Amino acid sequence: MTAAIQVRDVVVRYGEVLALDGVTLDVAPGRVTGLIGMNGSGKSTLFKTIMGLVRPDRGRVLLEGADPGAARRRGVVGYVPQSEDVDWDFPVGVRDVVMMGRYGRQGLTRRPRPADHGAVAEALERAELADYADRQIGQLSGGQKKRVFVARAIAQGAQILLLDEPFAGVDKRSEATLVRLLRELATDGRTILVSTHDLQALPQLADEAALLLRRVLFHGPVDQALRPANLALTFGLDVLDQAGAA
Ligand SMILES: Nc1ncnc2c1ncn2[C@@H]1O[C@H](COP(=O)(O)OP(=O)(O)OP(=O)(O)O)[C@@H](O)[C@H]1O
Repeated sequence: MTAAIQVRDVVVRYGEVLALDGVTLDVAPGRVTGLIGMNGSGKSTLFKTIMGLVRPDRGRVLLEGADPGAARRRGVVGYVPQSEDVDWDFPVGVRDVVMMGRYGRQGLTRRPRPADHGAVAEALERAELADYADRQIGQLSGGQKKRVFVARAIAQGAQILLLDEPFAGVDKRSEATLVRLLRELATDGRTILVSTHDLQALPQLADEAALLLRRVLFHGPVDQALRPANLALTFGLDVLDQAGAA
């Protein structure tokens, strides 16, 4: 099957810092792929490069065969940011954020049409947020906040979803709801790439995993990704007890 996300030999430097050092990764549609790496391993930089927000110093990215910038403007890719990158006090409601997924289709007037309202209602329903549509975004639980951005991507019609640490600060029940939603979206044929520290959640969440430390150390089935030797390479030896993989 053709990869929906193709990353080829990508190098990204921030001044002296080498954030990505020759990343090559194919992410298939219809699956959930976990992106695993310790702090500073380059996960966010890889997402920004896939979104076309960071230009690689070397290599290239294709999203469904197109340049990332063009794919982003066409709404092909949806992004669920890390929580600290969002101003949760901003006076905007859940429905308004999900409607932002429709902006690309609304022209300059940004006047929602019936089809836009319909798509937003459907996305809210799908993400189990219909009861919270009028709530200010700061007045939600951690998991609900994540689902607002997933709903925005659904309303947008994004075929590719990138989620940066969606389980940080999310309770187990909310995590299970989010995992179920992501698995459904993958079953629909979407391409889901999720960065996470949560190794325990990985078998339920993902079909495959890519281990990142400035480059991809391993990419394959989750059970193989979780082998002690692979985790030791990715995180250092101390993680072996935590994963119960000794
Ligand atoms: N704008 C920037 N300017 C300079 N250095 C940066 C910038 N953004 C990231 N870096 C550095 O690049 C490296 C990779 O950072 P990145 O945020 O991609 O890692 P990460 O795996 O997402 O980390 P975390 O899990 O902590 O979010 C780190 O050493 C980081 O300090």
